[in-house]
Amino acid sequence: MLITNSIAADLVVLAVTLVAVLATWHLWALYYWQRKGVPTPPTYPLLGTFKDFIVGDKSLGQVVQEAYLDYKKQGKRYFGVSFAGQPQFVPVDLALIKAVYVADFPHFHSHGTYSDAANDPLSVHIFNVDGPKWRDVRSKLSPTFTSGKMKTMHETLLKCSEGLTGALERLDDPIEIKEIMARFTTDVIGSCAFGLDINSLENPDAEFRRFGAKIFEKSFRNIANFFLGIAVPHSILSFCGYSVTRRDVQRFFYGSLASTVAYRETNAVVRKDFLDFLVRLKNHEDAQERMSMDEIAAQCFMFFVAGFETSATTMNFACFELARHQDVQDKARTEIRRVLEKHDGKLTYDAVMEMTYLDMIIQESLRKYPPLPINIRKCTKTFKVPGESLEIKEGTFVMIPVWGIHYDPEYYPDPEVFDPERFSDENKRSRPAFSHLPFGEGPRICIGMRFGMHQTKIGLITLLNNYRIKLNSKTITPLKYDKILFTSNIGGIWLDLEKV
Ligand code: HEM
Repeated sequence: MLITNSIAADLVVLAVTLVAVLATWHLWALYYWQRKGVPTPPTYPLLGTFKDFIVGDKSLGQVVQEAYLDYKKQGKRYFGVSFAGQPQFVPVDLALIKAVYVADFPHFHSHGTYSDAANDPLSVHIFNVDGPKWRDVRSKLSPTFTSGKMKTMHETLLKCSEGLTGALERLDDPIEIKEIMARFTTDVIGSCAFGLDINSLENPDAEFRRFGAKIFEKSFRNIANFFLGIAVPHSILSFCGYSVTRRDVQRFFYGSLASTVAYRETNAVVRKDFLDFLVRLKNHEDAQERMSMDEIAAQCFMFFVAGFETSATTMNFACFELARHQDVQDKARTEIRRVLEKHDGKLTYDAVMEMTYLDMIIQESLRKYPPLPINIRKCTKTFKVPGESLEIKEGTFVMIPVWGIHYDPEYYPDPEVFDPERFSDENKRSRPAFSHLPFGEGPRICIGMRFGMHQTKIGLITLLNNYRIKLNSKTITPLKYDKILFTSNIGGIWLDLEKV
């Protein structure tokens, strides 16, 4: 009895000590910036500086925007936040943003995200790797995304747009546009990266669409993934066998890819898509250039994850603005028809490239609604902030306040107003560099930017050339943003389509 009591007492002491250590560590990290004299928004235990995002009703983008505009007004070059239990440095001054993205890239080349080859091979992709490994993968993959490669994949995109046309004809008003466009981009990327005809536009229950939706659903698991990746040392996550990708998602995507690769290799199938290029890398005669099956599976998975939701989000908000601005919509349709006529009614790659007003509409939508409201980097080598005594220590996260910069009236007067003219050549030239960051910047800029823009354009052309879109009253306005990490609006955008 005496021994049992003594074990229980030891356990209580251990538990109290553990809680005390964790609490001390948490408070130390929480007030990190205050100790360094860096301006910091109101900070709360456990919630950090993101109370309104975590327990309030603001989106991540809105919270970052408010803090950014506040410190900008005060003439600050930067501020500090506490996010996911970690101190994060937030540059306001575009010169500092340039330093992080480009000039001092060797200090900030890491996304700081977690991957684990043993437990989760699909996580070891270009976005999650750093240093020489990242450089190697990036240089191997870059040729896949040239405009030449884009041109060869154009036909595949057009084929998927036929599916979109069919779906738009079949569906009754009102339609929830993001779901339709997510099915379109799932079909496009499923075809280009996995070599499969998914046809989720015809079959909304297609497994690819179901698993794709799981990756972005608002689940405890997905939110935990993001926070744990930042808050917990990666060695501990790896020791615990933690995998970012759910097992069923891993099995599904890896299995689909492995069977397509085997089929292509056995039957010497050549298709003009990403996968073709990756299969060549798998079988490259030069061992330095070669990629393993695990490596190519991880890249294809990343192309899918990074490519379908971001472009669907872009089309979702572009449609919202086009439905509210019929004059802009008319102008876009006039351009689409004029260019198509010039190209004998054919939507060629060059025809898409000629639609410059459409490009401006998309750039302005990406300004107002960047799919990623922040961009995260991790400092890998201590960095002295130019002109200040402050040092950003190795291991510190840096948060680029994309949503804040995009609503800065210094760069975008009346930032709430949707105005594609902001992206005319002349207006673009008049703005400083690094003031439009939907795709990030520098050597780690989105590798699929061209592809994302192209599929977004094809989706919008298919819609606008055939229909006038109008906002249905089912849409909650003013928009209410979801409290998730990516930009999304509650209740969706509902459109009525009128054949033109
Ligand atoms: C409108 C569509 C898209 C948006 C807004 C977008 C946005 C972004 C952003 C903000 C980053 C981080 C950049 C940085 O850290 O500086 C990124 C990275 C990346 N994106 Fe995209 N993206 C889009 C479409 C695509 C598509 C279609 C693909 C592939 C088919 C893709 C593949 C990637 C990859 C692989 C990376 C990681 C690059 C690296 O770490 O080197 N993205 N994207």
